[in-house]
Parts: sequence; structure tokens; C-alpha cells
Amino acid sequence: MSIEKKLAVIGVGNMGSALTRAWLQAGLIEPASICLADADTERLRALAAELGVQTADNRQAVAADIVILAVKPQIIPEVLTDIRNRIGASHLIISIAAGLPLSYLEEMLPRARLLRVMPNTPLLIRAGVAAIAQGTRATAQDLDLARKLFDSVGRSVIVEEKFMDAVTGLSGSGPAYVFLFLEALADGGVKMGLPRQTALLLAAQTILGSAALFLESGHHPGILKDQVASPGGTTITGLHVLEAGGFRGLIMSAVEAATSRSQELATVRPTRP
Ligand SMILES: NC(=O)C1=CN([C@@H]2O[C@H](COP(=O)(O)OP(=O)(O)OC[C@H]3O[C@@H](n4cnc5c(N)ncnc54)[C@H](O)[C@@H]3O)[C@@H](O)[C@H]2O)C=CC1
Ligand SMILES: O=C(O)[C@@H]1CCC=N1
Repeated sequence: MSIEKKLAVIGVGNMGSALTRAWLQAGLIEPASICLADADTERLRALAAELGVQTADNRQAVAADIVILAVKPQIIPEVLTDIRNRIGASHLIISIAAGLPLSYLEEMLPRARLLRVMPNTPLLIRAGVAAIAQGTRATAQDLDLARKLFDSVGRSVIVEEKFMDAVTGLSGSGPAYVFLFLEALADGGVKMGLPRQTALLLAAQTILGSAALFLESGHHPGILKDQVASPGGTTITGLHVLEAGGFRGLIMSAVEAATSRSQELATVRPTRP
């Protein structure tokens, strides 16, 4: 199930390179149909040589049907200055920049069809999740194409744009919270005498298996938690410590803070190019 379009990725740092690799590994697009652009020419050259794709500067790269904007939100105005004169109604532009509203992009690129997407890094192993919000000029076919792109590397959901900052605070940033939890879980095991590698494997498979059990069973997480906690046993003793330490509240506050930061990023962009 490949796509026949030409695709450009502008900004091939953590997320732009992850997307490119993942789409190639998924067989969604041929290397010859991909063009990458990045201000860091050394990184660009190395990645393109490894993946067998073309490179260009930002202006040339947009000789493509689909353009992924994968630079930091603060850099987007600079990139738009480079490309805006070359962007027309034939272009589908997909911005993955945190916080940046579709209204701004639609104003800057007055003819392009636009989508705002928030993916996450597990897409590298085709286990990502991406939320997609539709711009006013984007069509149903554009949404279908975006779903195809992001479903090929995990799952996707369509959301109203007003939810994108919360999505960013939850699943966009979420992998980092989970890695922190994974590391801490393993650290606990190491403190109790387990070898590091064994502790990391136990922690990782516990997180993976628990998430899969939730998704496959369809049970509320509280029911699944209760099934682990034997009366008077070890789990309820551990849970008490987490509750006393405000674990749930802390996680909720992290999502809230990251969401607020995403909202802030909508306003810190430099002035109109
Ligand atoms: N890292 C993540 O997990 C996620 C990131 N995002 C979004 O993806 C975007 C990129 O984030 P990261 O990949 O983490 O950042 P990054 O810093 O790793 O990559 C940004 C890339 O943009 C390049 N760049 C800088 N100025 C440029 C210019 N004028 N023209 C072309 N390229 C330029 C840099 O050289 C770098 O390679 C951000 O907008 C972020 O909000 C979205 C979802 C998840
Ligand atoms: O930290 C960030 O700003 C980006 C957006 C979501 C994940 N990483």
C-alpha cells in the first residue's frame, strides 16, 4: 500500500528523520519520491546517503506534492519565508510543529491545503500515535492520505484543532514521561538487588504488556489494576506509596504543564515573514 506522490520533509532532526525512516521501512513510499531539506547540511547529507533519498534546500524541496514541516515552531516563520512564493493550491502541507495554529499557516500560505498533525517517536517502530486536525482548505482526500501516512507507522485519530495542545501534552510528549517511568521502575529493581539489564527488561515488558492488555481487553484501567492487587499483598502496599506521593496528580500536572507550553508556543513565534 504505497503512495504515489512526491514528499518533502523540511527539518530532519529527531522527528523529521524518524518519520522518513519509518515511512521507508513501512514501504509506504519509494526513496526516489522523497526529498529532505535541513539547515544542518552535514546531518542532511549523512541521512540522505544512508536512506538513499534526495536532498535540496527549502525552496527547491517544495517541488513536491506533500510537504512535511518538521522544524521547531520558532523556526517555521523562517522556513515559510523560504517557501511561500513557491507554494500553491496543488500542495498539501502537513505541519507537525507543536503549538502552531492552522490559522497562522493558512494566512502565510494562502492557497495551500493544510493539516496539523501531532505524532510521537514510537512511530519509529510503527507503534506511534498521531492526531490529525484539518485546515479549512484541506479535503477529505487529504485527510485520507494523512491517515494512510500515519497509520502506516502506528495509529491515527482525527481531532478538532482545539484539542491539539492537549494531544501534544499527552501523546506528543508522553513517550518521555513513560521513559522516565521505565527508568525509575528499573532503578527500583536495581535498588532491590536486580542486575540492571534484567531490571530494564522486566520494566519495559511490564509497560508494554500492560498497555497491550488495556487496549486488547477494553477494560477500565482501574479493573486491571484491581486484578493485580491481592488483598493484603505486595501491590496494594506499593500503590499506597504511589498514592501518598501524589503520583496521579503529578502525571496530570505534567500533561497540563506541557499543554500550556504548547499553547504558549502559538504566541512566541516571530512576526510575520
Ligand atoms: N521530537 C518529538 O518527539 C516531536 C516533535 N514534534 C515537532 O517536530 C518539530 C521538530 O522537532 P524535533 O525533531 O524534536 O527538533 P530537532 O531540533 O531535533 O530538529 C529540527 C531540525 O530542523 C533543522 N532546521 C533548523 N532550522 C532550519 C531551517 N531554517 N530550515 C530547515 N531546517 C532547519 C535543524 O537543523 C534540525 O535538524 C517541532 O516543531 C516539534 O514540535 C512533534 C511531535 C513529536
Ligand atoms: O517537546 C516538544 O516540544 C516536542 C513536541 C511534542 C514532543 N516533542
